[in-house]
Amino acid sequence: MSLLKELPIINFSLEDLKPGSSSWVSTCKHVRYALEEYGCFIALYQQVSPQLMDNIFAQCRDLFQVPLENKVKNTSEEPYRGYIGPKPLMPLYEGMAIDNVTCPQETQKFRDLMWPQGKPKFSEITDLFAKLLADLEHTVEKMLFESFQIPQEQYESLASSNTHLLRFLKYRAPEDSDTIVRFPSHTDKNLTTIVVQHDVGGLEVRTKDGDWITVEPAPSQFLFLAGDGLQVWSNDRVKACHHRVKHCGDKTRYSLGMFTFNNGVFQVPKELVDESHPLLYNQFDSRGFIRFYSTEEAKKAEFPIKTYCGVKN
Ligand SMILES: O=C(O)CCC(=O)C(=O)O
Ligand SMILES: [Fe+2]
Repeated sequence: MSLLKELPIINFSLEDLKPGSSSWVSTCKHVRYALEEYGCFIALYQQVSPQLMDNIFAQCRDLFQVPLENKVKNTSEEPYRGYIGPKPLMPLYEGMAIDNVTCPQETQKFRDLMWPQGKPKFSEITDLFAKLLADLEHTVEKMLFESFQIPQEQYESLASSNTHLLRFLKYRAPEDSDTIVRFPSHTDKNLTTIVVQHDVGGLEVRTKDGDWITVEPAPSQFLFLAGDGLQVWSNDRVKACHHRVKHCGDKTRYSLGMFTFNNGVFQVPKELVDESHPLLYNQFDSRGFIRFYSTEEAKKAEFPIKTYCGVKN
């Protein structure tokens, strides 16, 4: 029987949430517990105001109205970082992404591609939203390092090769049935992700016992989840969270994903290896893994990260 039917909610809006304060120390423990037990948690984060949420989702709706010939200009040399249109496995899905979104030049470049005639407020709203979510991600990761007693310099070193990608997502309503899965179960291939829902829910996460928990959209709540990269970094202490999008009724659903990508090569910290946690992964090239993931070998593998860089016994 599962005891894990509700996701932990962790408050990141406390005024004294600064390194060294008592609320910082206790939040570090909650972050570690939640990630070890669930691979995810709900972050309560009032720094993103309801007004900002309405604004970013209004921009998101407008974005999907642009002609397809503009959408396809959203390209990238890296897999999964540009426009993705409906596919046989996800016929209702469409997504566009701004890579390196915390650089204002990138949001402006994206805006000019999508709206050559101009688009008031797009960059301003997106820059503010991206900055706030990147701050949340930094805080969570800093806390995770601290909770495992890993020196902060190591956090700074990992973070210096991280970038953030903001993906705008649209799921059309199905014509026939409302039970169709909009995004099948998967783990994210990057380090960590923050999923943002607004008025239409449908997001579900899988527990260790294989049960599914629905994540309802709620004001100031954001789902923080571990991707495959964090599983490798943590030597399997944190497992990448399986999630999917299901049951959103007969409405078009918009959501946002803030994906943290590591663009370097890292090793499991020595603090996370001991007799009861033998080293499970060799050095990990995060971009290499994402490229590997699109190969036939990876598609056949039960656990692509283990095939890619698992320590062979
Ligand atoms: O739309 C959502 O809520 C989730 C999207 C997702 O899981 C993804 O893009 O990897
Ligand atoms: Fe995902």
